[in-house]
Amino acid sequence: MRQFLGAKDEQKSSNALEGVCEKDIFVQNSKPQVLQSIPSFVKIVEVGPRDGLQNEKKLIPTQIKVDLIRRLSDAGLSVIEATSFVSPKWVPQLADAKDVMVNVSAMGKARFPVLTPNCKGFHDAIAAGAKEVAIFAAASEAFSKSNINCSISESLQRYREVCDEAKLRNIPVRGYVSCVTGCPYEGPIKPSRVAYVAKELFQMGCYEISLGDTIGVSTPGQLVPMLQAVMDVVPVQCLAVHMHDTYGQALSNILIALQMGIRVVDSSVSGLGGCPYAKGASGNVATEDVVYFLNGLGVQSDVDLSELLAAGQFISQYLGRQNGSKSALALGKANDEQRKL
Ligand SMILES: CC(C)(COP(=O)([O-])OP(=O)([O-])OC[C@H]1O[C@@H](n2cnc3c(N)ncnc32)[C@H](O)[C@@H]1OP(=O)([O-])[O-])[C@@H](O)C(=O)NCCC(=O)NCCSC(=O)C[C@@](C)(O)CC(=O)[O-]
Repeated sequence: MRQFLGAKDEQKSSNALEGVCEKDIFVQNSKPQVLQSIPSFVKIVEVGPRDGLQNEKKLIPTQIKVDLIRRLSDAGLSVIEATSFVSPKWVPQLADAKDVMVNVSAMGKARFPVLTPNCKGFHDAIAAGAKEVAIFAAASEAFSKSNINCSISESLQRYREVCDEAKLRNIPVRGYVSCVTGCPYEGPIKPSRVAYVAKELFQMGCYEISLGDTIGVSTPGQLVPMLQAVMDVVPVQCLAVHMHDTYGQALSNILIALQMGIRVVDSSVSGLGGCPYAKGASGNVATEDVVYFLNGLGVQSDVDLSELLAAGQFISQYLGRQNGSKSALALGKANDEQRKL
């Protein structure tokens, strides 16, 4: 069982999980054929401080956000979406974007991309020290209108302008496509619409396109045709998946995405999250669960699960709610039981 904790965590872990028969453990050296296409390394993009907190009604002090980002960076996460430079009228929780950015931009080794919906957001972000930004379009017209108050085509025009500004300054731009299989207003979304938006974002200069199951309705049955359509127009090495876990499907979707060649997974510490403009959206897949899952597959992520668990406990305790990661709950319980022995 220890290999589920990952190499770095192995020494730190208690013996709480011992007793599991060694022969039950998947041995990396004899990788079964069905797992052959799984990569040896997956990059996790931690979106907790942005996507995870943006929907919180009670304003969270900037210092808590900065502390959370520091803990996530200390846990080894190399990309941490720190905040959004969006209208504070639309997302009041992230009105302190400038202060967060000023505090984290020189922190550790991680990269701290921020969301920018237009050139105003882009310029504010750069002035505050952001070195990387993300733009966010949708495959659904109704969601685009609800989230950023414009049509898909208007949003693409805005984002072209952001990309042009970014190119002048050598700022990398990541692109999101939301509602890749389902929309809270329009229902199922055709793969061709996702492919169209993903290709546009890629052609305007995004180095990576993150495909968002914004309301967490996808199963592999919907995910596979969508990924196939997108992979026809954007190289697979430039794709990421961003799974919400409303129906408990996120890890199955991630497994399929990895088997199809995707190497980048977005997740949120403690499973925090949800878009304020996507009715019914629940939290993202929990980073703790993704790391446990990758460790079990023998896939490196360079994330220290013990430190990540501590970061998850920190923010869950602050918010006064149970950690949304099943692995965090199970490992915490196992450790408590071990301590009692
Ligand atoms: C795009 C807008 C601004 C259009 O909003 P609008 O009201 O159409 O904008 P506007 O251009 O008419 O300006 C209205 C006011 O906003 C200000 N404004 C304008 N731009 C900015 C800016 N960048 N930063 C700060 N202020 C700004 C502007 O200065 C003006 O201020 P006023 O004169 O009224 O005082 C608005 O709709 C918005 O901010 N939307 C963001 C919504 C959001 O952040 N949603 C969550 C993120 S997306 C998501 O979660 C999905 C994702 C990415 O995680 C993937 C997935 O799960 O699918």
